[in-house]
Amino acid sequence: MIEIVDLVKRFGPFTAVDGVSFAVGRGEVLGFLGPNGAGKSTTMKMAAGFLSPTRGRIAIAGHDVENDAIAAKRALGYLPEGAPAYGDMTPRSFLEFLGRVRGLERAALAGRLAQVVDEIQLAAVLDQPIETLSKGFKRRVGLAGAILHDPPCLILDEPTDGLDPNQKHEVRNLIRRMAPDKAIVVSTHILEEVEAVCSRAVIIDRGRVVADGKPADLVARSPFHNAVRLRLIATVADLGARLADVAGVTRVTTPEGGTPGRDFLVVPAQGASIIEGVAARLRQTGIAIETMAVEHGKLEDVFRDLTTSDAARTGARP
Ligand SMILES: Nc1ncnc2c1ncn2[C@@H]1O[C@H](COP(=O)(O)OP(=O)(O)OP(=O)(O)O)[C@@H](O)[C@H]1O
Repeated sequence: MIEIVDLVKRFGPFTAVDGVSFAVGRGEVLGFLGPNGAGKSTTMKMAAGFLSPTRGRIAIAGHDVENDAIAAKRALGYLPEGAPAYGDMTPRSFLEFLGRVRGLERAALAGRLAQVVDEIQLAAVLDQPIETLSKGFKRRVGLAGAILHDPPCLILDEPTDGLDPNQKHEVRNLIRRMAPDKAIVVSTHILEEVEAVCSRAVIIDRGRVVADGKPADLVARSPFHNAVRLRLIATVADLGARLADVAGVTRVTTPEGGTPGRDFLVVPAQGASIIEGVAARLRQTGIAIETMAVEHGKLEDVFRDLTTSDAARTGARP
């Protein structure tokens, strides 16, 4: 439903998007991730037809964004960064305006407006000028505008930015509810959000795709996937040496915030399952365990491994 093929965007000598390709089908929620300046918003602007690509092709519900722009825009709901709106309008007049521009009939528009206002909980501010709304409500007005015409494809640039935890939860639920019938791309910096709502994640860095997979498969690439977290009853000074030759163990460290000698993180090679070997060795050597658990790893570890830090990125790209 959303197809992006070899997309490139250059601003003068600077390449912001450098050969990005991915496709999103109905029922998929794709988390689009990357550090600041990686090229996420630029990619989304091109997909929404707001910016012309230097090279590449984008199709929305089968319609080419460049050559069949109106049909492509009809099939797309787009929430841009910051969700610009006309500040002196109220959410009601702004959404009615968008509905008319979208060509919704009066009765259909009234029906959709009521539905969206209820889904996004806008009733309390419906007749208040947008410029007087809190950041979270402004964002929600933008989101309401993106879904008003019930498009099959959605591109949402940081939809939960500026929302409080309750509102974030509501918007994630809304995305989950809409997901079965739509193809959705969501850019976010909140990695837990990806695990909570996305069926797939694409990570870009310096304009290039560096990972594309299910969140659980990406998490499995964490160096801490299948690591064993231990808390011992009494201090053991040389646990590292005692576990060094257990199959699959590469190193033994003190986890962040742990007590040296009592809290340990036993790290495996390439996600190997080491829990049984570690447990057996502890039993053999008579070391008493208070707690023991297998770590899954975090998307954050994988993200940091695959993407470039700000410092490394300051040099200009060709
Ligand atoms: N109109 C423009 N002219 C020149 N450079 C631009 C323009 N728009 C974006 N860029 C540059 O392209 C790069 C990618 O920007 P983009 O906004 O797509 O990143 P992003 O991944 O969305 O970042 P963030 O997470 O901070 O929103 C940045 O270095 C940005 O400065």
